[in-house]
Amino acid sequence: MLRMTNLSKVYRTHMIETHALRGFEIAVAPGEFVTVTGPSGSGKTSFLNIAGLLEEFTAGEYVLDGVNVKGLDDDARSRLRNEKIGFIFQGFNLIPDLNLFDNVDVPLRYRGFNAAERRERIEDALARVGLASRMKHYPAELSGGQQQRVAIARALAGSPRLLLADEPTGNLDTQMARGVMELLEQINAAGTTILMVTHDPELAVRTTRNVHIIDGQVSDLVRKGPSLATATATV
Ligand SMILES: Nc1ncnc2c1ncn2[C@@H]1O[C@H](COP(=O)(O)OP(=O)(O)OP(=O)(O)O)[C@@H](O)[C@H]1O
Repeated sequence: MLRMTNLSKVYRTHMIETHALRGFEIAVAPGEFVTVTGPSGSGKTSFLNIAGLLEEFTAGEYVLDGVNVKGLDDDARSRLRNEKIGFIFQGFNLIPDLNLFDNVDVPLRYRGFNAAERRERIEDALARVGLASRMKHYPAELSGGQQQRVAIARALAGSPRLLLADEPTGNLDTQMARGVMELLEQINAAGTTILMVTHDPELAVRTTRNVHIIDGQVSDLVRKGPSLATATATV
């Protein structure tokens, strides 16, 4: 689904260089549900934003669903992003003045679907997240967990191959977080690849893979943990 090779991201502000990612390597197969963990400032959001073509990288290679991202101009990047990727954010990012139907419609308007096609997609997506009966409601009339479900519906309506979620349960209480996680697991089981940044260790162990980032690099400490322990035990 995606492969990054020797990728780096350097932010330059006020003459200061911050190396958010360095020698970053990852390959994610279609159908995986990968959680991304790591300390604050380690590069998780930078990784997700680059994966989602929201930010450019400084050096290295990134191939998304067979497309080498490096040579693409802004239009081609936007097209690729709209077609392949759905986003979910910690703060839901719904538009308060639009009802749920119109919120889910926002990204579809960029995709060239006609009105009938859009309506079908919106109704399907809201039904998938259990909110079909609330289409005329506004975000403020919903709980946090329901608002995140609308954001998930908005991300799904365009049938993305890849869903990127940055702390999607970070603003939710435990029960609502569990509900959102179960929904993401259903979406993954139906074939969508998911990358999810989380600080919640319980969520991190539920998925098919956890990638731990430290200082802008994928740390293999987590993966090597058990074998290191075994090695120590046998010395
Ligand atoms: N726009 C920016 N300009 C300058 N530096 C930035 C910018 N965005 C991120 N950084 C820096 O890049 C590094 C990685 O940031 P990033 O947001 O990717 O970390 P993170 O792991 O997502 O952190 P957190 O868990 O706190 O959200 C940090 O040192 C951060 O200060």
